[in-house]
Amino acid sequence: MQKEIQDLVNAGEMLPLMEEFYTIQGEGFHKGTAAYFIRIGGCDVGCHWCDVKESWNADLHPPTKKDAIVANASAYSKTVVITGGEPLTWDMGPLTSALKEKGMQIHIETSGAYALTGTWDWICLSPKKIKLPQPEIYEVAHELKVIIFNKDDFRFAEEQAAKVNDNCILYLQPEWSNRDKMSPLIVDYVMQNPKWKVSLQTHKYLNIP
Ligand SMILES: C[S@@+](CC[C@H](N)C(=O)[O-])C[C@H]1O[C@@H](n2cnc3c(N)ncnc32)[C@H](O)[C@@H]1O
Ligand SMILES: Nc1nc2[nH]cc(C(=O)O)c2c(=O)[nH]1
Ligand code: SF4
Ligand SMILES: [Mg+2]
Repeated sequence: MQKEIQDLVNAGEMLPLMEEFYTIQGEGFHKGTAAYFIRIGGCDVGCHWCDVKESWNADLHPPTKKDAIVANASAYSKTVVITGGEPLTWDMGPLTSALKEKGMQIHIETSGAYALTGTWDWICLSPKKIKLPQPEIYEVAHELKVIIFNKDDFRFAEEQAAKVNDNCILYLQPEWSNRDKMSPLIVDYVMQNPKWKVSLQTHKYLNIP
C-alpha cells in the first residue's frame, strides 16, 4: 500500500471497507430495525466459529474514504451499524464524527478487544475468551451479547456480566453451527436466570444479509 494511503488508514480517514448493505438488524436489542450495515475489514481475534472469516485480512478490502462511506449510508437510513471484522482495530473517530454531522444514529458491533474510539449511540459488546475486552468498554456498553458454542460459555457469560454496568442488557446468542445443540440449553438457562435474554441471528432465518 502507498504510504499516503497507509497514513490515512492509520488516522481513520480511510478504512478497509469489505461491504455495505441495507438490511434489518437481526440480533440483540435492535433486532427488527432497518439499518445500513458498514462492514470494515481486519480482525485478529480469531474466533474459530466466526461467520465472516473473509473479513479478517484487511489487505483484501479497499481503503475507502470516510466521506464516501457516509454518503452511501445517509442515502439509505438514519441508523447505521458499524461491524466487521473488528471495527476497533481502527480509529473510529473520523467516520463516526462525519456520520454524526449527518444526524445518523450510530451503532457498533464489537468484541471490545481494542481501545474504544468514536462516538456511539449504541454499543453491542460481544466479548471473546481468546482476546478479552479492554476494561473501559464495560462501563459504556448498552448490551452484552455472549455467543454460546459450548457449556463453558455460560460460565464465561456470567464472568462478563459481572463486569458490565447496571443498565447493560444481557443476551445469550447460540453459535449458528451449533444452534440445534445449544439453543435448548440457552432456553433452560434463561428460564433459570431471567436477567438474561435470548438473542437469535434472525436475519439467517429470514435469508437476508
Ligand atoms: C462478525 S462479528 C463482527 C464484530 C466484532 N468483531 C464482534 O465479534 O463483535 C458480529 C457479531 O456476530 C457474532 N457472531 C460471529 N460469528 C457467529 C456465529 N457463528 N454464530 C453466532 N454469532 C456469531 C459476533 O459475536 C458478533 O456479535
Ligand atoms: N442482518 C444482520 N444483522 C446483524 N447484526 C449483527 C451483524 C454483524 O455481522 O455484525 C449482522 C449481520 O451481518 N446481518
Ligand atoms: S472478533 Fe468478531 S470478526 Fe473477529 S473473529 Fe471473532 S466474531 Fe469474527
Ligand atoms: Mg453477521
